[in-house]
Amino acid sequence: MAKRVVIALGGNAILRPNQEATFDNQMHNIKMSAELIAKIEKLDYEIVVTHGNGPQVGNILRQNEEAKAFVPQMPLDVCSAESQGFIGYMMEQSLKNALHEEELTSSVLTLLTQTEVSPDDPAFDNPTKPIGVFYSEDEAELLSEEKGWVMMEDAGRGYRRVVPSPQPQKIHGVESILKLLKQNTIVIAGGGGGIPVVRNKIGQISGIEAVIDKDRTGKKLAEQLDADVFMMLTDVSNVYINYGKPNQEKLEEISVLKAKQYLDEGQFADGSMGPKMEAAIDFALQGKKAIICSLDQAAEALSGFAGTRIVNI
Ligand SMILES: Nc1ncnc2c1ncn2[C@@H]1O[C@H](COP(=O)(O)OP(=O)(O)O)[C@@H](O)[C@H]1O
Ligand SMILES: NC(=O)OP(=O)(O)O
Repeated sequence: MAKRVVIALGGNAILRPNQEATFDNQMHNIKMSAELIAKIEKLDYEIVVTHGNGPQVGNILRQNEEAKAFVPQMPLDVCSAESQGFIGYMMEQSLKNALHEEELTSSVLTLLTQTEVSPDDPAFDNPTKPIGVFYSEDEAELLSEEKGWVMMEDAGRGYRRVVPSPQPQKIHGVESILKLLKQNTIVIAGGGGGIPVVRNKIGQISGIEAVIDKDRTGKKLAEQLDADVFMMLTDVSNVYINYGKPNQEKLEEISVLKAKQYLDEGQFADGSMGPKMEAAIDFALQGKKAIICSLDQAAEALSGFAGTRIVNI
């Protein structure tokens, strides 16, 4: 029986640092990512792909705000849906072309996905999710004064606007995804962490303004789909201890216990590798395999020859 993998694509798969978010740049990167995912399809896995949307949803929100004198402004959950739609469109098209090139017969389908969060999540009072483009410290101060944006320094790369990022509690559409997987379809779902929604006391759902972390959603999706493997594809080949120091050490296959020990020691930076390792540990604790590796080594890592693999041994 084919194994099932949920793949969370890191920012680089869509837009590289310092690149402008033009259609051409994003399409070019997505095409290259699709070719690498097609390699995984050759390994006979059922594949679900999720992806980030930080730069894109920030830009859509900004477009809305700048044009509000002419066109009604949409809330952040609608911007999230828009980003999921356009990235999904580019990814589905690119994947279809890559599969065709490889003479593979699988279909590809994008599901506009809603993710339930709690309205009481403390994240609503503490925005931490960076979106949109980078600014200098001076620009950030000005934007914060003029527009009331909450700005934060993002991993030494500059300042970005931040919005609330609640924990995903339940991802919608999982039964349909399972059916599609059984019909030889690669499913793109939960893009941008999914459109954030809350459920009220009488069971009705409605959108809420936030951006959910795609690695957290990826892990939740992998759990709900009972996937064998959860993979986070990023811009480093491996997770390291003492990262960036002369004594940095590459992690290959490690136990959950060891990973937890390193996490507690603060080896993995908040806002980048930290949340990825937390998601990996949570998933591996259920007796499954979590992998963190670079996009170009994804197929090798799945076969056990590359990346950092976290297992419950
Ligand atoms: N211990 C570590 N090992 C490897 N990378 C780390 C570590 N701590 C922080 N990082 C950083 O994490 C980054 C990946 O996280 P992030 O930028 O959030 O990924 P993505 O956008 O691909 O989801 C790497 O580029 C690296 O600079
Ligand atoms: N939604 C999300 O996690 O996007 P990024 O990965 O682009 O930050």
